[in-house]
Amino acid sequence: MTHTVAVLGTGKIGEALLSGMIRAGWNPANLLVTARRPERAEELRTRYGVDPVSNADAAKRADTLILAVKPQDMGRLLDELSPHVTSDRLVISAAAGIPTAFIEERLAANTPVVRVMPNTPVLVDEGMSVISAGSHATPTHLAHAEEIFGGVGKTLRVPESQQDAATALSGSGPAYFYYLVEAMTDAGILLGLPRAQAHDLIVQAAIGAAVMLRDSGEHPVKLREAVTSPAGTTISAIRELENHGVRAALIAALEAARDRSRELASGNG
Ligand SMILES: NC(=O)C1=CN([C@@H]2O[C@H](COP(=O)(O)OP(=O)(O)OC[C@H]3O[C@@H](n4cnc5c(N)ncnc54)[C@H](O)[C@@H]3O)[C@@H](O)[C@H]2O)C=CC1
Ligand SMILES: O=C(O)[C@@H]1CCC=N1
Repeated sequence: MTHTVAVLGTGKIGEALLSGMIRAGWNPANLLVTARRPERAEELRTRYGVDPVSNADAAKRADTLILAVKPQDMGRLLDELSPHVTSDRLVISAAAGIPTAFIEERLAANTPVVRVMPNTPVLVDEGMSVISAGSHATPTHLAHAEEIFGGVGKTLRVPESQQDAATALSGSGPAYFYYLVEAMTDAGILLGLPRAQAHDLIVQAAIGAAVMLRDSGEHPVKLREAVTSPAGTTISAIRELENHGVRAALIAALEAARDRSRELASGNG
């Protein structure tokens, strides 16, 4: 069956997903987008060859609606959509924190809802999208969501109770790595390297480490031990990381992200 998919709210993650779907082979004729500003709608038409429509028309024309507005805008969007969304539609929400029940209770009875937490590396087909079924979503609906998000990276099904944790880990995760790269580039400057070189060295170290983590099958501790020579340089750095409580800071940071996701659950956090 050929699906028509609408992305409602094409900001950073909505556009990243849209571009990925087109790369994955979706025909732009089967994709619709909605945007708040007309200039933005035209930009998306020019860039991707997709039809910008109103939220109401998206609900009428598409069988699959991907809601990619901020959690705080979700209530208003659902009020706008509810007269037009029939229960033969699949509604996929990418919003942090918003439970499927929040969406179900604002739409027609029995509307299937799937909650997905993607991340921005969908832009380079290395996304991680964590998927949960709402109370009316069937295995077929989950498989359809996996087909969409699997085209731009990996997918994982989890119970909805784990979505706030997944948001803290993989949804926000890329930001932590960018932050580390930024900080380590600053360290390179302190050590006297030109900024561009410092950036390149640390980015390649990150890519090498990421590929080894993914492909070697080794535990991260083993990989770190292989770098850490007796009385060498790495252990001096690790001692400083431990002295500064970096491990505890990361645990606290992800706990804060999980807590914020929970706070957003009301949709007006
Ligand atoms: N940025 C990220 O890495 C990720 C974001 N998300 C989730 O995706 C959602 C969007 O986040 P971002 O893309 O970062 O925010 P954003 O602010 O870049 O995008 C939201 C877009 O929705 C539009 N919008 C708001 N109300 C609308 C309406 N009624 N009709 C049509 N368009 C409307 C806004 O104009 C904006 O372009 C959030 O719920 C967030 O939790 C999920 C995973 C990762
Ligand atoms: O920061 C946020 O709220 C969104 C959700 C996960 C990544 N970005």
